[in-house]
Amino acid sequence: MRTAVLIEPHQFELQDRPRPSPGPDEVLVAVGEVGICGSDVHYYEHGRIGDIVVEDPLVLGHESAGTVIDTGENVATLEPGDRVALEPGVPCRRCSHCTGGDYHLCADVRFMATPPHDGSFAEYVSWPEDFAYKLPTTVSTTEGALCEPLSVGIHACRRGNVGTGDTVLVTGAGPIGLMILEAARATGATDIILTDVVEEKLAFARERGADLAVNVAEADLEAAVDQYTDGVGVDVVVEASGAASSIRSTLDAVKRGGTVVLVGLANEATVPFDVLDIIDNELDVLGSFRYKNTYPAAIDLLADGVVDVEGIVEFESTLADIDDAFQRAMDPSVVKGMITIDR
Ligand SMILES: NC(=O)C1=CN([C@@H]2O[C@H](COP(=O)(O)OP(=O)(O)OC[C@H]3O[C@@H](n4cnc5c(N)ncnc54)[C@H](O)[C@@H]3O)[C@@H](O)[C@H]2O)C=CC1
Ligand SMILES: CC(=O)[C@H](N)C(=O)O
Repeated sequence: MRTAVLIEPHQFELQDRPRPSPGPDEVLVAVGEVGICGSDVHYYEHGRIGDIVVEDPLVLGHESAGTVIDTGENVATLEPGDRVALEPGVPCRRCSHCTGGDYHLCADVRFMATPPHDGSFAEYVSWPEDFAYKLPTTVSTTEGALCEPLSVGIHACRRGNVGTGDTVLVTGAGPIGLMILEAARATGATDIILTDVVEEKLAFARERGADLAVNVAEADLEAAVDQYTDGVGVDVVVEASGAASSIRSTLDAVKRGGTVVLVGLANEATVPFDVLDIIDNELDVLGSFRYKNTYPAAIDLLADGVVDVEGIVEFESTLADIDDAFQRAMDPSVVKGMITIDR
């Protein structure tokens, strides 16, 4: 099968690899669509994300969906022809986190496209049945692939307990920020403010329904939030840029007793945070790591037309043109590119 392998930064090689066979509990999936995630682009550009280094050739891609073409002997819920979204992190199922329900925190998770585990920029992937979710006919394969970033948004909103009528600030209008916007709206938030430093991203966020979009390279966030909320502050801030200045600014925008959810991964290991602010204002400051049990909700939201994920896709490319696609994805004004796995 054709497989796009990152052999060194800025260089993919299209290799012919043996097609996998499904294990007893697995389905063999003909991959259809794979989203290019910011983490794929980071590995492509730098060969590492923080301490996680690409030591050996790696197959990138973890936002994927396709069609089942074969099933292992124990598979009962899926059959050839079913279209499925693939949840990319498969945990050990045995540790205390897994048995306690927090499987996303399993230390032995096998997460696609995270060294040393290969991802899905390939014609076929064999994947556990219970991490492959059947798509209804009304949900496209592209939407199935984008259940992954949507899941990050759903989990962040669940972490922040975003509620009906809430005012939510999302810092960073990349794909993750935009998916948080979708999830927050679906959860009942009525006022959603987005920030960014790239004007095209803000214009896009406005088109997609942000009630206010603030360019924090030019305007003062605290003043903008004060004006919007009559000096009260927002109920929940979800930080989705990873920029240190943005992480710090979350405390200036949240109301007393409010919640800050940190999703964006900072380049710096430490970011100064005013702990007195957190104590005096009784803030909940929470981390949000990937997601758990979100795929069924993501698929239902898509089937019911409550969220739009396809609208963030700005270009589609193919395995053969994957280098060009990644060059394009590096443009800071581009939100999301998809790779169609053509055969
Ligand atoms: N915690 C988790 O489970 C996950 C975390 N992430 C992280 O979430 C973050 C967002 O992911 P993507 O949307 O894919 O990244 P992205 O890089 O495409 O988007 C980040 C956006 O933040 C904007 N930005 C930069 N500086 C800013 C500032 N000072 N204030 C406001 N916006 C600013 C950028 O212009 C860009 O539009 C990244 O740090 C990523 O690593 C992504 C997936 C899962
Ligand atoms: C940080 C990422 O973008 C990636 N989706 C991951 O969860 O590791």
